[in-house]
Amino acid sequence: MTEPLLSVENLHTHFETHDRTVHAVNGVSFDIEPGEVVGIVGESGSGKSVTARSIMRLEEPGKIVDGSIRYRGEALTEATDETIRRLRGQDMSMVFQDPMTTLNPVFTVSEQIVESLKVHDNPDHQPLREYLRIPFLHDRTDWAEKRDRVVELMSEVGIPNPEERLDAYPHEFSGGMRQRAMLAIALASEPDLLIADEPTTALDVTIQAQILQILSDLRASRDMSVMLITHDIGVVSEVCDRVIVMYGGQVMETGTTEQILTQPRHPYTQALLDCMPQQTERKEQLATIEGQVPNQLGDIEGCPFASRCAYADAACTSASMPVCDCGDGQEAACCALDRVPDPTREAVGVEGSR
Ligand SMILES: Nc1ncnc2c1ncn2[C@@H]1O[C@H](COP(=O)(O)OP(=O)(O)OP(=O)(O)O)[C@@H](O)[C@H]1O
Ligand code: NI
Repeated sequence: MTEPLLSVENLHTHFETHDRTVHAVNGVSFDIEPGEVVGIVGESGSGKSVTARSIMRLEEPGKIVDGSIRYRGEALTEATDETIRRLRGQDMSMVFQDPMTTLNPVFTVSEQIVESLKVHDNPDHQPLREYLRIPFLHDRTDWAEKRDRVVELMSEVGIPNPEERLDAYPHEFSGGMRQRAMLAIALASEPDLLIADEPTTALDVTIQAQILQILSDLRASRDMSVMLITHDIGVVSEVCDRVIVMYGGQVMETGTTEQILTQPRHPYTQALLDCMPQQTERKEQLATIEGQVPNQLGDIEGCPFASRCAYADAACTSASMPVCDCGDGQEAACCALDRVPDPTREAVGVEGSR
């Protein structure tokens, strides 16, 4: 077997507030293989973004208190600032839900792409803390040489007539175009891993579909791995090979996209799927899972979903959850699987009864 591109093991990331500790990520483990598109799904607050930020080593003000993150075998948890700079400049890129938090309004989009190209060529060009605000110099020295690359990147992400937009500022771009611009900036560093945190959530459905299409085209043309964070399990079905379902800072279930969508084993995954818009009649109110997301203060005893789970009993709130092998690589962290309906077995039952 080849080495995974990214390997996260037993990751714990905490936030200290004035009087308490928030266990935002609470023992998360998963791998991403080269060229694989992995979806991370879960409700708001389940720890998806903090996991992603921890991988990029942007967890501050949070702290990674336990576990390891390895990129091509290199430990990121102990990495020096210099190593992290190099990785961000040349190996991993991240795009966020709101491009305006990353795009700098006082520089043209093309200047910001050029900055990213420069950081790629020389990672030390960029101070660590500047990662989220890419350009910091108004410097056109390399412009002529980089111009063609910029135009190429802009067209790769579907920005029409890039030559005519070289002088455009972020505010002159529509929401969808800004998200494409963000992607172009992220791709300028030629990452092997692109982390996209809700990249389409703020966009309307048509634009969302276009961006997802671009992501899947890129993955094929660049042979890049993508970690796609979304609370929308429908988005996952469009582009992901594999899905990681998170809840309460923990991984509830992992499997191929098909396994997760057609034979979910964890009660939480089943509940999430029941809330998918496609499953409800039009105009009917969207179903939501009953109960509240746990507050993640202090160590959670047992399964974080137990208080909302229809199958939970006393064991679920006391022991730590076993990770059960459901076959063909699918895994669910649940101690009540024998009580939870198995969609596969039911399907067989239906066939057999005919
Ligand atoms: N800066 C912070 N200070 C304190 N707590 C934080 C901070 N950032 C995140 N958290 C907490 O960490 C937990 C996980 O948050 P995270 O942003 O990872 O969730 P998420 O799954 O990405 O949700 P969403 O879908 O809303 O983006 C939440 O309980 C959140 O309140
Ligand atoms: Ni998030």
